[in-house]
Amino acid sequence: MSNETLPTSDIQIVDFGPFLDGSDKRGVADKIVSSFKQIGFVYLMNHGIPAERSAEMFQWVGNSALKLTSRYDREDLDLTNILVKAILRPAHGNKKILRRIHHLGRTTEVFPPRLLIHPLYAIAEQRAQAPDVKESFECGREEDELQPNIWLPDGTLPGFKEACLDFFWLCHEVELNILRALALGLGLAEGYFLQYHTVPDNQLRLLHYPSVPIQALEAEKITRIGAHSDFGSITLLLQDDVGGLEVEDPHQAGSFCPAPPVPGALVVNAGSNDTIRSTIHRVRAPRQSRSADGMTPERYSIPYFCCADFGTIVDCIPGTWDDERPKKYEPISAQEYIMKRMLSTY
Ligand SMILES: O=C(O)CCC(=O)C(=O)O
Ligand SMILES: [Fe+2]
Repeated sequence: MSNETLPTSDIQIVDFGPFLDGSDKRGVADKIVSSFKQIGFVYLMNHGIPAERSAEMFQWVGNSALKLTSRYDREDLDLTNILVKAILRPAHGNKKILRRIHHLGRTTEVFPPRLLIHPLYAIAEQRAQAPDVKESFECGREEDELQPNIWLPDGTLPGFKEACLDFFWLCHEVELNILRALALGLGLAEGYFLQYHTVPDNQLRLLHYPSVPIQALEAEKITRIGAHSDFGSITLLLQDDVGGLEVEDPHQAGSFCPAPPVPGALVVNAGSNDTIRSTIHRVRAPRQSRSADGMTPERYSIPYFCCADFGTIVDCIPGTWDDERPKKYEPISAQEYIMKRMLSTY
């Protein structure tokens, strides 16, 4: 089905400025929580990431040294072919297995190659049927010993590591402000979530979706990123202007609405106990995608996954459950939860 026939989503566009300058904290917080309750996503304007900093990161993501390929033609989409290419050109060094387990460093996910690496990484059948055609470079905070960063060899892309780490910490600042707003909007003390986010066990992902035949995307032979929900407390996402992100319609499971690029906006999603929805989303062919050669343009996005401190026991947020709407999920440590989700997804 062409995306043009899909309704657009109800994701609200909220100006975060009045929260940051203190002129209308409560009003902004209420709007964010209302969009989260409705659809689990919100577009934030004036979020605190200067446009030139995002542009700089998009320049890095587009750097050819980070790419396996710019496009896959029809013939290339023979999965064995892709698989072989991915294995023949592992990103760098010999840390491939580590990289996949930790999901850090560069990963190329044109077909789940982890199937060959470790049976634990077998992914759900429906995802294998329409494999993701994407590749990503990921990093966390440099001091993280549990999941050490894996950088490109010295001399490759000078400045890249510093740019990633600077951006990582900038996003962390933005995260803390959004968590403050979220707490306020839920009727909690502004600092409520901060006590559980003292060490950013977060992940910055630079995502590249190579150009692929539109028809293969529409026929669901491949996808860009299959339907999933994120693992952490919130995700911040910068997307380029290509489009293709879709979120599940809260009123109709299995049906998706486009979340088109809004210039300057940061897309934020969250999740707890379904009151604040942890909405399933995916990336497909962009809206109104027509091109002379039948190929989608390449697409880039930069998600930043925010997690509670690994030692935190993740429980449903006060205010999202009561006697009539009991907790749907049992408390679990953040680390155990993330690892469980990674094992079942990656
Ligand atoms: O590329 C996008 O727009 C979404 C990426 C995403 O959902 C993810 O990496 O979890
Ligand atoms: Fe996601």
